[in-house]
Amino acid sequence: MAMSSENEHPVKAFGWAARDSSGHLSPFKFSRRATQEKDVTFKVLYCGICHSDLHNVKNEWGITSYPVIPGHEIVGVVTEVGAKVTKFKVGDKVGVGCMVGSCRSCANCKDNLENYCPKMILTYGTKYYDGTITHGGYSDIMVLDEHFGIKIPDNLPLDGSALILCAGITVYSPLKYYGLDKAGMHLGVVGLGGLGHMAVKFAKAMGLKVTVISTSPNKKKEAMEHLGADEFLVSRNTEEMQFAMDTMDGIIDTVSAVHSLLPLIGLLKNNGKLVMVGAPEKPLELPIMPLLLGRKIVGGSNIGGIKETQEMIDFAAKHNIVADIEVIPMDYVNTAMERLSKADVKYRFVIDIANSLKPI
Ligand SMILES: NC(=O)c1ccc[n+]([C@@H]2O[C@H](COP(=O)([O-])OP(=O)(O)OC[C@H]3O[C@@H](n4cnc5c(N)ncnc54)[C@H](O)[C@@H]3O)[C@@H](O)[C@H]2O)c1
Ligand SMILES: [Zn+2]
Ligand SMILES: [Zn+2]
Repeated sequence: MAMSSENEHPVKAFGWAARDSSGHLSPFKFSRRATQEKDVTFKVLYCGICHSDLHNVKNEWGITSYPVIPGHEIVGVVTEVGAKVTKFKVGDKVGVGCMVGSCRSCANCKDNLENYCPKMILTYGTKYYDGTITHGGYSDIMVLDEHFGIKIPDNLPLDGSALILCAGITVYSPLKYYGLDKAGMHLGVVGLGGLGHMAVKFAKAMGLKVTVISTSPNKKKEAMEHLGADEFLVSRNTEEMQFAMDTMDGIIDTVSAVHSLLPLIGLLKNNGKLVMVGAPEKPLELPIMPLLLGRKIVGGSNIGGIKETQEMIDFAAKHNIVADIEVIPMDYVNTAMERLSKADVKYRFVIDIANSLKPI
């Protein structure tokens, strides 16, 4: 029999995959490697639906190879550990974000920045050390090098902590790195989706003043009363935007589509920082003059390293940061993707894998 994802490894596995750029997901049989000495094998309990999954299944970044089983906001329970595993034991909860491997020897890796390793291996759609393609968390079981496992603190709900492993670290890491984590600073958050709502929660826990900048006026009440934002700007309301010019120390931009940066740069004080974490499929236009005149910078950030991800989830546990989610069964995933593309979710879909993924 020819090698295929169904028989390349000894352990039978089952998930949902997209086969082409329609992005439609359907049941898919494949296989996982046997537990190696530094591996933990775990049963997937919950998996969040990140907008990156949507970009991926529709090949919006032009890098997808099909079939693809998405999912990189994963929480599970360990069922088997390799002989040399020290971080986890059978029965422990384990989390996985966007990475399952890296070279472990370059300057980035040595600096706990596996997320910037040129050989980083993504949780799905990337060639693993053994030459096979990685498959994500919309599946029943996973096998993971323990280094890339995150310990889930006991007081965090399992369904509500899955997305913290991507959406949480993606906003926490730049707040720290760009020095936007000092109490009293004023932070703007653009795009109130999965990443954006986590940014509001982390920044509030750090003691910042937070203003949400959104295209949807109907998100205002909830953002202020429920998420704890201090102010809300409707980006299309030029009067409101004008009034808020030169007031922010930093902005975290989580928008998933092409949008204008000029009004955002205008909101920054001199020396302010606009940090891009959203990943639109096309380049944005960058107006230079307002950067020069205010010594402002535009930067980027990509998830976070394993050490920082653990620190972030421990911070979330300490400050009782819990995501707002809509838990769905596996067979709702295509509808969920459709709704996500219309920003119709508060604020993250999380698939209840263990209770709803039925093998065919
Ligand atoms: N840098 C990283 O490490 C990293 C990690 C995870 C996700 N991402 C990317 O971040 C982006 C956001 O991810 P998410 O899961 O929070 O998505 P999401 O869909 O939950 O949220 C995106 C938000 O952007 C808003 N938005 C969409 N188009 C807009 C427009 N034209 N103008 C203004 N607002 C608009 C939506 O209303 C929504 O609130 C995606 O592009 C995703 O791929 C990056
Ligand atoms: Zn993600
Ligand atoms: Zn490396």
